Amino acid sequence: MTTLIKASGLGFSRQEKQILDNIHVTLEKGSLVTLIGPNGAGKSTLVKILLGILPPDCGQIERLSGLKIGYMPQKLHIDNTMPLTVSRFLSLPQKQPALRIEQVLNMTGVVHLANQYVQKLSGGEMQRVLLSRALINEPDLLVLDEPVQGVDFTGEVALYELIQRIRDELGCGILMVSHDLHIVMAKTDQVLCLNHHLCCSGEPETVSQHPEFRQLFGHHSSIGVYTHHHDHHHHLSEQG
Ligand SMILES: Nc1ncnc2c1ncn2[C@@H]1O[C@H](COP(=O)(O)OP(=O)(O)OP(=O)(O)O)[C@@H](O)[C@H]1O
Repeated sequence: MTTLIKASGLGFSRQEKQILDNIHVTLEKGSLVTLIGPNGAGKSTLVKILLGILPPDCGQIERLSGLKIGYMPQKLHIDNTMPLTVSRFLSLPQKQPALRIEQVLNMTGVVHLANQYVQKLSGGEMQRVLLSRALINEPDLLVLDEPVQGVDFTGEVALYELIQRIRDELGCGILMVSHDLHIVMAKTDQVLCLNHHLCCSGEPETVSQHPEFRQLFGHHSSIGVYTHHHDHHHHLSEQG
């Protein structure tokens, strides 16, 4: 196993509020780690610290020398007044060879959108384009902050499957922030459950049994194997 990032004892506070307290995280090559936790738990803050965008108040971070990180942010503001094709978007801020652009768009299944304007993309298409952008420099570590935002349920499952496939094919490490507990538990190697401190971490099965996890996500405590239930009936007459 190659360790990509090893962080220990991370702390971060603002306005007398302890946002992160004594956090230990190790990210390995080839491993898919998902960070879960309630709103305001400090997930994005921790991601920014691991990325090196934000310095922690205390603690140590060791990164593999020459580590390349691909980051898919939670939100990206794109100016609506400037028409921008997907290909051009992937060449920002750094010009990329057309072949590389085609490769990443193929990998994420949206090569047919290369000449489409980013402003015209659906939520699901945009997330795949953002994922393509995070992949463009062949990262050793992919950091995805809520990658399935604005994607419908079927699209979510497909996107999580794609993320797993990318990990398998590229052998990179993946750190992902997600709120979709059912899917996360089925499709991740390791879960970090954060609520300012690390409540619990480990394999999904173990985390789902942990008392702190159950306290935070009690209504999801049967997580483990995903099963889909219809809670309503379709009436053919309503559709036609
Ligand atoms: N620079 C800052 N100054 C003051 N408060 C901050 C700062 N950065 C983050 N916070 C606060 O820290 C808490 C954690 O924020 P963060 O965005 O990391 O949470 P999160 O777990 O990613 O939340 P969500 O699930 O809602 O996206 C929030 O209450 C936020 O308001």
